Amino acid sequence: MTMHLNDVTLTYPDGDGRLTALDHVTVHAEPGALTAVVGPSGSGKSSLLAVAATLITPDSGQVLLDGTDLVGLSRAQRTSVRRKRIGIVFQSANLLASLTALEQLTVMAHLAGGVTTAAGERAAELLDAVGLAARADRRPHQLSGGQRQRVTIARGLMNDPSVLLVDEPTSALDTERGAAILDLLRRLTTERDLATIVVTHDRDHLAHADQVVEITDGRARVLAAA
Ligand SMILES: Nc1ncnc2c1ncn2[C@@H]1O[C@H](COP(=O)(O)OP(=O)(O)OP(=O)(O)O)[C@@H](O)[C@H]1O
Repeated sequence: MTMHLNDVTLTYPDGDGRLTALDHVTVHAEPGALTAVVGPSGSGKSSLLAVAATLITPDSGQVLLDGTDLVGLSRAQRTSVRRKRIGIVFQSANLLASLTALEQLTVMAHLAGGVTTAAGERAAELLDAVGLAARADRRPHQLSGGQRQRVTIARGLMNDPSVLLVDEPTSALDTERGAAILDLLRRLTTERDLATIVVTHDRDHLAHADQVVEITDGRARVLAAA
């Protein structure tokens, strides 16, 4: 599925006025393509991901998922689309200290009343896909930073999304491990035909991207496209 942000403007309350976080931003994310979003601190990168995730409603513009504008949907409809179609790997999405890697993925099924065989199998398959099959029983403190990040990526894929949104996946990692995470996102994007958007401040990782979008003061510019 394609995710098209069309002419999106987002403002936040700021004292007596409004602060423009996104200023007529247009970004097209295609299936099987990795879009990297770069830009200085405070430029609007996280705001863009939050709008794409339907967590924030923009002041104007469209968020089109295969042509359907998510902005016009009710809150319940947006939640449903998010659960079914959008995988979210955000910085704040920390792992739960007491759960194993496998349980981090099946926890939603736990909360919903029990882990089905299908959820358990899917979790195991995803841990394998991110290279952690042998560590499914480990808790977060028994994993490295890179391995923890892999668990959060696998968790973001549990609902078999069409769109994968990832915020700063390498911020806690050294260059080599950061590059390995981008390699993984690149591979998953291709194999699972995901429309992936990754926010990164690390320009070393841009070689993995099909498209690079630079945001400055809320304005977006496409730097390169495959
Ligand atoms: N909830 C909010 N209320 C008011 N202003 C906000 C809010 N969230 C973000 N902003 C402002 O909107 C602008 C864009 O913020 P955003 O978090 O999108 O930037 P960013 O590029 O992700 O920054 P960083 O790289 O530091 O995470 C900033 O000026 C920020 O201060």
